[in-house]
Amino acid sequence: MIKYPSILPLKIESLNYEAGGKQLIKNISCEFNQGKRYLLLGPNGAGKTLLLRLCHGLLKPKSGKVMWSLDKDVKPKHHQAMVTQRPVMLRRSAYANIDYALSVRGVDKAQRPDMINAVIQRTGLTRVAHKLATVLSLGEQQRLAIARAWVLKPQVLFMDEPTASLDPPATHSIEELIHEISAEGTTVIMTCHDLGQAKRLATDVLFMFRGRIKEMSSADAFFTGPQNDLAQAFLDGQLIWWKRRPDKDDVQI
Ligand SMILES: Nc1ncnc2c1ncn2[C@@H]1O[C@H](COP(=O)(O)OP(=O)(O)OP(=O)(O)O)[C@@H](O)[C@H]1O
Repeated sequence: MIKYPSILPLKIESLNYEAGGKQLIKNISCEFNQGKRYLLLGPNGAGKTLLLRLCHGLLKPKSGKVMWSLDKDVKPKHHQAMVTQRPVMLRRSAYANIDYALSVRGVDKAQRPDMINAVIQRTGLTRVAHKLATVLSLGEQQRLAIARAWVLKPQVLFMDEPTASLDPPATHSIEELIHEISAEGTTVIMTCHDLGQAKRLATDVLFMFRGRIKEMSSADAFFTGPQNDLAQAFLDGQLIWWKRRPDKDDVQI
């Protein structure tokens, strides 16, 4: 289980982000609490990935704050990890990829083998542990990316469409891993486009549209009847994508 002191709650306050002369994240405020599985939903281009990257500290906001626990002894960076849609693998074995993640985090060399073998076994990678990571199948690479993150025992795990381009069995195995990671107390904040998956995984949903959070609620409330019209249209499959029009950017759909 996750040991305290906790870096949560994560509080986002009036967050704005601009790139290419456009405001892409608009005045977002929200809070993430321990042990939950948050699903960020919304059409293509809504700003889900940007929000994850801002929370994880990979992007600097134009204004606003990303605030972790105020405990001075806690270093938020050391207690969070991110898994992306297409993970970058080092050209070395699966085992060595996990070892590298631990070495970067400063884990003692003598402690690493037990930690690596345990996570390899839990993620079902035993058979490919000594294969070159770059030749693994997409599903195996994604499990390795999760193993590489999980071995760090993160309090918060960000995941950006972790099952995009995986077949149903591979998707199922990743979902099982997410449930296991969450059962150990890790807070999961992830994006996905599959409403079935969101229903299976989410405790809470954030619905985004054009850089704003339009609705944040429990998964039960969201899937039984969202308050926001755009969220309802999204659930009905009527809000699949949107395109910016130069002078009519904020026209209601
Ligand atoms: N560096 C950048 N410069 C300009 N525009 C950007 C930049 N990064 C992202 N964007 C734009 O910001 C918007 C939000 O991008 P983001 O990747 O967060 O969307 P998303 O909700 O994750 O979409 P998808 O579901 O398609 O992955 C998009 O219109 C994207 O083109």
